This record gives sequence, structure tokens and C-alpha cells, in this order.
Amino acid sequence: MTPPLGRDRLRRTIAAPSGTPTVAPQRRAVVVGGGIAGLAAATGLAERGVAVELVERQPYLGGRVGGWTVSLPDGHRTGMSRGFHAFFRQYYNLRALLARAEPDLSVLRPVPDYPLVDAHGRVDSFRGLPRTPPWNALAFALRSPTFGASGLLRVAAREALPLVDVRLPDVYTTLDDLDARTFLDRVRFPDAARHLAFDVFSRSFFAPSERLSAAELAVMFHLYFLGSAEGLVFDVPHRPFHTLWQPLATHLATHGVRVRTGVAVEGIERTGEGFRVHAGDTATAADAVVLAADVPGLRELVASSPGLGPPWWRDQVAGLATAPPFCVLRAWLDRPVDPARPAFLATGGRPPLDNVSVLDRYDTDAATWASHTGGSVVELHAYSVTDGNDARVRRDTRSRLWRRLREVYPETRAARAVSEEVLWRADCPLFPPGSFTSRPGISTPVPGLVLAGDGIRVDLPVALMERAATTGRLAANHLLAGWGAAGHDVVTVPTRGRNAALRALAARFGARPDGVAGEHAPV
Ligand SMILES: Cc1cc2nc3c(=O)[nH]c(=O)nc-3n(C[C@H](O)[C@H](O)[C@H](O)COP(=O)(O)OP(=O)(O)OC[C@H]3O[C@@H](n4cnc5c(N)ncnc54)[C@H](O)[C@@H]3O)c2cc1C
Repeated sequence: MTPPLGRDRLRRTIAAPSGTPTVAPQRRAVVVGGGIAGLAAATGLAERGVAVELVERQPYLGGRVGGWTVSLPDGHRTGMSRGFHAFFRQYYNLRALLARAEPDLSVLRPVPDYPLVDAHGRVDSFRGLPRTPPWNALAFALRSPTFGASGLLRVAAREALPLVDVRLPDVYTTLDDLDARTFLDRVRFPDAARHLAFDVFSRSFFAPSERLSAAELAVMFHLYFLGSAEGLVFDVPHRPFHTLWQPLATHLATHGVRVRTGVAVEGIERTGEGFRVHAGDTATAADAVVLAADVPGLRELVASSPGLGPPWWRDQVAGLATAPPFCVLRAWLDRPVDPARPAFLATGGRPPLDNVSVLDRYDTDAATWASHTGGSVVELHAYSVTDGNDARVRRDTRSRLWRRLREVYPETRAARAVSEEVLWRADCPLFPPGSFTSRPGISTPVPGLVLAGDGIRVDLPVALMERAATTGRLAANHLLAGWGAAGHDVVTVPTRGRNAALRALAARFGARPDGVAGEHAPV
């Protein structure tokens, strides 16, 4: 069994800045945003005695991993969310956050496999692969019906070498100006394998590969494949998302955190002593503010806080990009899908469908409904939908998703949807080529003001939920260090290629300059 906080001996710990066990005299901080980044920052601060107020616009915590309930036509009340999220074993800081309230991480269940099916029905699988790089990637490639030994031989080895020694933050110097598609063209990955091994990653960033920085793609490849020995499988929470964060909310309450949900922060003023934060009818005085909003929320808030920060920093925030809209379609079907269907299936070359999950395989709410009714609960995701704000495109996407479901799971052709929920959102960050240097980081030019979130720059090999958790923790550390208090350890996969022989190869033949691995402060 995998220990809750990882087994990889090469994982890197960035030791907590030292200091007093609690902040004295006591300070007040407002955290804006109750997603993973805000929860991580609030936890880090409150555990050192800071008086924290956390303000969240939505009526629930968790942000994009938050949930609410809906009523089905048969009278059941059940959980709804943006759905399937993979909690990888190398998400050390996210797991440490969850473990604050549930030390054994019993809320997570392993997903034994997540097959990838391409347009021709070829299936790649992650089941039973070795955990340790490079054997994991090699075994995956060799047994893959879309890749195989011949595919490996066609790869442009020299162009692919940056992938075997991804160094942070050097990778942004060498690859950020390039888009992921051009990089993949240069690497000459077989087309079908590209869909599966790489496009799945780029689409997980909600972006088409031509609009994604090749450096971000390389960081993902390192984080998920070659940089980690935690294995390629992941866990999922068995509790629906509307209850997932309750234990952490209780933990925060015991540390005196005041949580205000359903209230948006409308503006932040600087005062002689710190800040005044305007939310609803109240203006809260604070020594520090953590902006842990999503990218659209952060842009809006900074724009409506005219005195906050110098123009160059405000421009950086205003320049943050969001990915095209995505669609989540959840359906409660009147009959089960084939028992052999996995909890999660990723699809390549079947637009607009990116993945299908069968919720009753892992989510207790969905499983209860399915066992009462004999039905099943499926969820379809379509990322990066061009013109996804157009009503006609949305209607068309919905019908095409249904067609794709019937194609990949033919037994659903006879099924009737007892209920259906369709969500459209466009609040995920986009990392276009060349954007890294102008991306705002955790520290800001305003003393006492820090940023956190999955769109914020951090020079560590993290992404998505783990970037949110890591930046949240680092934002808390930054403030605590300023007050002379001890921070919290941050753990990541190694900040450079883990295999000495591959590193030597990359240094000798790789198409990029040699550099020093990220031994600098990550903020
Ligand atoms: C469909 C989907 C699938 C995904 N799958 C995965 C996956 O499998 N694995 C993975 O690692 N990641 C996945 N992600 C990404 C993951 O959800 C995010 O990386 C992560 O949740 C970001 O957390 P965050 O705290 O940075 O931002 P958010 O969760 O967006 O939190 C920001 C919060 O700020 C609040 N806010 C904004 N403005 C204000 C304001 N003015 N006042 C008060 N509050 C405000 C927002 O309401 C929001 O709750 C997925 C995302 C989606 C949408």
C-alpha cells in the first residue's frame, strides 16, 4: 500500500522557513477564494495563530473541486460538481492538506486503471506498469498498441532529450517560447501515440497543443511520467465534492478561521497599517491578504482595486489568460453500463469527447442512486471547445457528446437519461507560449499581499490541483517568514531529471544549454 504522503525516495523537500511556533503579536489575514489554494493558505496561516477570514464567492468551499446538490426528477437529492478529478500520488502538498483533517487519507480510493482509447478503438492501459522511471514510460511505450517498439525508434531522440531531464526553472528558459504542438512535431512522436501520451496532457490543461507552452507540457511529462516514482495510477475521493471539504472546514474552524461563503470580495484598499477588504456589507481590516481567486476573479478584483500595486504588476495580472470554455455533461441513466467499464476512460481523436467517467464506480452518492434505481451515472467532459460561448455550438457539443458516449459504450444506445446536468465554464488558466516570465508570482510588490492558485507562477514541478495547493502553502510561508514565524515544508517531485545516465545523455546530446537545477527559493 502507498503511504499517504508518498513513497518516492527522491522526492524533494523544501524545508519550512524557521521561526517562532506562532505569530506574535497576532496578525489578521484575509484569504480571498476558498478553492484548494485558498484552503491551503488559510490552513498554513491559521496553524501559526494568524486570525484568518476566508471569503468565498460561491456558497461552497473547494472552488473548481467544490460541489452542491441537485434534485433529480425521482425526488433523490444528489451531489453535483464539475466532476472527475484525478488525485495523483505525487500531489504531496494537496495530500498533506487533506491529511490535516483526515490523516489516513481514507477519503481517497485508488483507481486501478484509466485506459485511453483512440479513434480506432486501440486501448492503452496504465494497469500493472512499473512505478519507477524510466521503466514506467518504457514499458508503457513498448506494450502500447499505438506506440510500440517501432514508434520508439522513429522518435527524434535528440529533440526528445529535454523530456528526460526537465529542470526547474531552466525548462522555462529553453522551451517556454515554443508551443507544445511544434515541440511534439519536432520530437516526431507517432501520431496516434501523440494523441494518447501527450494530447491527453495538453487537453488536461484545457488547451489545444498549439496554444500551450512546450515548457508546461514538459513539466507535466516530468510530474506525471519521468520525474516521479509514485506510479502512474491515481486516487479519487469516494465522497461527493459537496462533502469532501467538510473535515478541512472543521479543522479550520478549530483554528479560529472565520469562513464566509456566498460573499464576493469587491475591492481591496491599502491603508497605513495594511489593507481594508470590502466584501458584502463589511470592510475588514487586515495586515495581509492572500488573493487565491481563479484567473477571471483575480483580474476583476485587481481591476476594481485601483490603488493596489504598481502598473507593471497590475499589467501582469490583467495579462493572465484563460483557456477556452469546457463542458461537463452528467447523466443519470435508467440502466447500468457494462460492468467491465472503468471508472474513468480518456479518449483521443473523438472530438469533442475527452473522457467518460462512471461515477457509481467510486462516488458514494452516485452508487447509492444506482443501487436504488438499477441505473448508472456517467459524466462526459469536452475541454477547450472553440466558440464554446455560442449557444449553437453548445447545443451541438451536447448532442455530439451523447453520440460519442453511444459509440464508446454501445450499451448506452438503449438507455434513457432520467436526468441530465450540463455545465459550461471558462475559468481555467491558459499558459500560452512565452507567457512564463510575465506571469505574476506568489510574492507581489505590495508588502503583505500574496497570490496563490493554479494560474500563478511557481518555479517547481507542479500542476493543476497540486499547483494550487503548493502556491497556497508557499503564500502562507511568505507571510509567516515576514512575521518571523515558522513556515510549512513543501514537497515536490525532483526538480530535475531523476536518472543520472539520462541526465548525462541530455547534457551531452540535448538540444539545449546545460543549467543548474532549481536550488533557489521557489517564490
Ligand atoms: C472539469 C475539470 C476537471 C479537472 N480535472 C483535474 C484533474 O483530474 N486533476 C487535477 O489535478 N486538476 C484537475 N482540474 C483542475 C483543478 O480543478 C484546479 O487546478 C484547481 O481546483 C484550482 O484550484 P484553485 O484554488 O487555484 O482555484 P479555484 O478552485 O478556481 O478557486 C478559486 C476560488 O476563488 C473564488 N473567487 C473568485 N473571485 C472571488 C472574489 N472576488 N471573492 C471571493 N471569492 C472569489 C472562486 O469562486 C473560487 O472558488 C480540473 C478542473 C476542471 C474544471
